[in-house]
Amino acid sequence: MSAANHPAYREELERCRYTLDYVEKSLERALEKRAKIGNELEYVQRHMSGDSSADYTSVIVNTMLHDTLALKVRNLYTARNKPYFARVDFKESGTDKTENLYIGKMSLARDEDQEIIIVDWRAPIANLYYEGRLGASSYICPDGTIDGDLLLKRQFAINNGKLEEIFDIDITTNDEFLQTYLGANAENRLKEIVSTIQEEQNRIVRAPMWKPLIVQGVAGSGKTTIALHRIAYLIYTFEKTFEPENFMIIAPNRLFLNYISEVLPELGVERVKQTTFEDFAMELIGKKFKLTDANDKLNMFVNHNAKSEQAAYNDRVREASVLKTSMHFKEIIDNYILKIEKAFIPGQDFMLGTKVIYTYDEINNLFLTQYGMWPIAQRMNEIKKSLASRLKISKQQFITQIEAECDKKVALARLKIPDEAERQKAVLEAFEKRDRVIEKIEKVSKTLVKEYVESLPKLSPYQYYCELMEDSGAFNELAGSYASAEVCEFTRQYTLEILKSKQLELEDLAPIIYLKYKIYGMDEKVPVKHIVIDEAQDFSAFQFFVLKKIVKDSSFTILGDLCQGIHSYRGVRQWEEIVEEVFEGRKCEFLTLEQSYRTTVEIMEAANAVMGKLESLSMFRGKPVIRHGEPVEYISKPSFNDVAGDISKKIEAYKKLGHKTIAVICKTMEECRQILPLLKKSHKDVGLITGNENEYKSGIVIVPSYLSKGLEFDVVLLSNANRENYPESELDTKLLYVAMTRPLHKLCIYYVGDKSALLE
Ligand SMILES: Nc1ncnc2c1ncn2[C@@H]1O[C@H](COP(=O)(O)OP(=O)(O)OP(=O)(O)O)[C@@H](O)[C@H]1O
Repeated sequence: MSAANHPAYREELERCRYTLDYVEKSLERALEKRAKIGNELEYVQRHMSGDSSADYTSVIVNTMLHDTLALKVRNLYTARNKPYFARVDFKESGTDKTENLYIGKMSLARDEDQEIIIVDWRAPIANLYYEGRLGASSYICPDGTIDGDLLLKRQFAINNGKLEEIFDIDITTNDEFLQTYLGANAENRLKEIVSTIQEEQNRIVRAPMWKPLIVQGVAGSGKTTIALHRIAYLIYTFEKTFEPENFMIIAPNRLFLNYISEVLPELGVERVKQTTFEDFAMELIGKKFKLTDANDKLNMFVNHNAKSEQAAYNDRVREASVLKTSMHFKEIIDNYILKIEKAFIPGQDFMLGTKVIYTYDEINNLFLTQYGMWPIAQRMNEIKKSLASRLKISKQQFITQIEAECDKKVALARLKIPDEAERQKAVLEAFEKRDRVIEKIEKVSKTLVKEYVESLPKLSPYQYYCELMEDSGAFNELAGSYASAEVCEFTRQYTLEILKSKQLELEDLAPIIYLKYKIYGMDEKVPVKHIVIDEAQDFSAFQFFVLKKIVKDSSFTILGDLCQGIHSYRGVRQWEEIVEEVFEGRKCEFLTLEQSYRTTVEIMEAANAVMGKLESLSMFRGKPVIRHGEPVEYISKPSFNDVAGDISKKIEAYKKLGHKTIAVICKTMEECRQILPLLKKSHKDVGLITGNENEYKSGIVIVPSYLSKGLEFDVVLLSNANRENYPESELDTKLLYVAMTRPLHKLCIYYVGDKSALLE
């Protein structure tokens, strides 16, 4: 309700003014302090003497302070506009005092007495706002459970420091407040939602960090948004133990990363690593590769006009992808490594001159058995140490023996050679020979271990992968138990072709990372401790597995929607697979998000009807938040040109109605390129999303269905959902579902000829 009409308006207005006043004062102080530290920093940097460690420490400390203050200043600027969004009144059991807590995006305490003016939304007590019910309620804090009475739950809309609306919530619902947020038009980017996080979402945000968390959430249920809020929550909760750099989110592509890039800064969080699997994989492998476009493959699979020869080839490519992404491929690599290990140690003894220091059998035994549980590189290190230590002993024995022989010769000369000059010459010769031999031994033994190690095979995971694909006999033997001979040979040749063109495909990254893990073990340099994976339905079990193996002590939050698994030939089909194969049956938390917040009831129901056609996934139906809109429009046109013409007119009309983001979703890139010039005639500002751009620009865009995943728009105009374009296949159903769940307000579906049976 409008704030002025609320009975507590005066009281709340006073509180709002008081808080804003304090925010202003804190901002002034923080700005002053930041400027002072900035000046000091500049002074030290200008006068720093290269070898003064005191200067160096001062720069580090002041830089850290400066960064913290910069963040505080930014948060205070935000608080100036909207200092808090909710209030809860809580009376702890056994006390008389009722606490009035105002909850905002950051905490603020009075300097004089540390009295809390704003409670951070991530604080344990703030959970009362998200999950508490009026009456007896409790929250959990580090000291245990705190019971009490929740007397009031109130929400505020404060904009530009002006108290505009106040809503009191009696039970748990906060529909009115939520509705005002959901009714708004789409922004350019994803946004923070701290004031309206729902109970089912809150459970995900606050779930324990160390237990693997898997979230199945319907389209528009807030998976991406919640993933980012969870990171913000974990950073706050584990502030003393972890740095923001210890958290990482993996998203499907750079465009998507750009689309979500504002949420964490809006939540006052910085320095979290935001990357794609491809980029992170190359970082792990330590080499930049050119990758084939995974969407070309998808285009190939959805091309229903392919001639029979091409269709058969497409099937083979699909089978190769299935094999390469499965956990069977991990076993293939395991067995390949065993093969490498067996031939790893060269078949000669380790010798100093003619003396055997270590026999081949001994070294091989060390390598395969005694150190067998370690990665190859570590075993080599241990072997190096063993060789060096025995070499040292042997060398010493050798030298002692030579010295003894020399002493013997000298003693004999002294005893047996009467002529002094001759005797001296013999003694000298004996000494000289001794020194020469010792010098030679010293010299040879200095490089002996190094030379031995250099004679071992070089440890490049990429090279090993190439060798595996080059070796037809070995590959087919290793893969033969998991696929037919034809699939094995096709997979090998197909992969080899890609490798020869100096490229890799996404499916090659997990095996190469796994090879690296087997050779070098965990990557100690990666600082990441918690990995959040969004759009995880398109990840293969093998991809999850390698991340878990190579990133030391990592924990996971995995979010996805099986209904949107458009890369399911390589991705997850059942979340249970991940629990069993990746986390090896370890207890995982599995949570679902069933409510969809993005779209209207009408659009969600139409999309659900499409998904209902896939029996295996029909249980994951999105329940829309009650927000009604216009019915979905199905528009038949005689030709594609007529579709484009009508879309042009509609774009104009929707722009006039104030819609900011309008997407024309085509099934493929080919269709996008077909419609682009037709729309350009009347809309110069229309842009094409190709997936190669680093920056997400919305407005009016044409986008292929598979790239629209994760994004949202006010209006979606689906260009041609006819029978040929969307036959009743699993992949087409998912693509259509993805496209239909992108709009916030309005969906028009065009078709030329017969409407797809999926829409009947
Ligand atoms: N609790 C909430 N309050 C307000 N808006 C919300 C809430 N939860 C989600 N939304 C909004 O719903 C929309 C969908 O969110 P998001 O993109 O995170 O969902 P998703 O599950 O990742 O979707 P998809 O799987 O379809 O890509 C966004 O506009 C987001 O701001």
